[in-house]
Amino acid sequence: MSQAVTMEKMVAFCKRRGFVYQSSEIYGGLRSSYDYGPLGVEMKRNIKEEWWRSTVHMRDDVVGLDAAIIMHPKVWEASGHTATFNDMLVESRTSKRRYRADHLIEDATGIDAEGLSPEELTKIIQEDDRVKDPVDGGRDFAPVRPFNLMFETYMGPVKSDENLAYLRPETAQGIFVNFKNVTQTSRVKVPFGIAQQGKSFRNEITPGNFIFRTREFEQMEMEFFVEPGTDEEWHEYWIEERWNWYLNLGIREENLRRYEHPKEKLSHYSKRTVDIEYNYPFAGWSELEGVANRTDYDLKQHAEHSGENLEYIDQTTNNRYYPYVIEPAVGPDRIMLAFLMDAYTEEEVNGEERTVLKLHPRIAPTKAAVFPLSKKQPVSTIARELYDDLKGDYRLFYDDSGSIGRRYRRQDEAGTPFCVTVDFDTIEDKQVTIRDRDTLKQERIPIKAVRDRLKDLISG
Ligand SMILES: Nc1ncnc2c1ncn2[C@@H]1O[C@H](COP(=O)(O)OP(=O)(O)OP(=O)(O)O)[C@@H](O)[C@H]1O
Repeated sequence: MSQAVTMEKMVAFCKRRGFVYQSSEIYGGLRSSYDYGPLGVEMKRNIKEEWWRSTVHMRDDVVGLDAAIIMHPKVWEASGHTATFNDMLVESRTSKRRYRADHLIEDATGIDAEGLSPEELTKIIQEDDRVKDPVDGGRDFAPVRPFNLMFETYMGPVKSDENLAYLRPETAQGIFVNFKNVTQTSRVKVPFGIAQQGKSFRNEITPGNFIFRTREFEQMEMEFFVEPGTDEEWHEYWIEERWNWYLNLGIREENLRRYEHPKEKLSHYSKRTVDIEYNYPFAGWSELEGVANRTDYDLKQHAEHSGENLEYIDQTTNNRYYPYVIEPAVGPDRIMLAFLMDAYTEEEVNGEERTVLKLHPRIAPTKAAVFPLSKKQPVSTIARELYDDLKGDYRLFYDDSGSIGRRYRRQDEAGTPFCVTVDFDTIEDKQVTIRDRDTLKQERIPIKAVRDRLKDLISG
């Protein structure tokens, strides 16, 4: 079953089937950078599309935004990133390797070290001899120091401090700095949200676990602006919404849980944060998504640093206030890994082993495959016509090579939920067979009914 799939197996599978490749592989690969292949790019687009559809299109109270990756450096001063977006770095003097101090301690001792100060971390590392350099077992570490995770770059031809800029470490700030623009140019009224998807960059000290933690990744964030005093209720609402999103897309509930951040470890802007965690086989329970109550922190900070009044004016009561913000924030790369892990299944069917990705049809890279039983006419012509007719609706795959059994197995591995076969009887009865990936059941329906039937099946 999927629980048993190891990371090694998943990485090999993703490469073999064209989901994910190591970046720059022909040059030996770039650590922690990955490229999405033909199936992977379709799957990731589907994840982003599903999020956008449910978060923006299906709602009357959320609008979208696409802000630039490189923003004014003052944004990051105001948000607190320049001063506090740090991880705790420790260097082993023997191997010269660098580690995240909290992770090093947690892995060796089980002590929860997240959020501790450099001094506290240094003390534990020096005093607890269970903490060793994983590479050479050494215990000679330099003092722990904060390391800022923002990627630096320079705007224009001169590499000077004045031209220093950053690649955004989160998409959220692009939303906050556009709060006034959006309220003035669209007819939103509190409570409402602004959603954004796009690349973020963090110079993680120890990236790893495949696409779980990389230095360049995508985020999908939505800032939901509410009246102060209603924030706690809205927070609960969004935790519930996001939880159900995963369930509706087929994630097994036993692999999800909520994690309440302890008060003393909350980020500087947060009143309360609840993570939705997934039980990744390689790492155990880990953050999939965070749902934070960011209060009015960001808007007030930007108002102070920019000199702009960013208050919201309620047109009916003429009340002015800084809204509180509820933020569900997640990365599609991390979601994709959870979906893949959850869906990967090795099972026996009629005495034969098969590998199948039991992905929800909305997430599956290819929605359906069309197979002519024979390459000869008119079977192949009928199949081709059906394929051409449907391919504008969604990603479809045409396959006329190899035995039908082999073609099914290829699609099972790719997670394709439906296979439509045109056979010799089709010539007479104008009907085709649709085979279901999971139940293996086959139904015979008129060619004319295929479009509507697939539409029903895919929307699940
Ligand atoms: N380096 C990364 N690679 C891939 N996805 C990421 C990365 N960092 C964050 N994300 C995604 O963005 C979401 C929101 O970011 P957030 O700042 O809350 O993460 P975080 O708490 O720093 O994550 P972690 O504790 O795992 O580093 C995360 O829940 C995750 O899905």
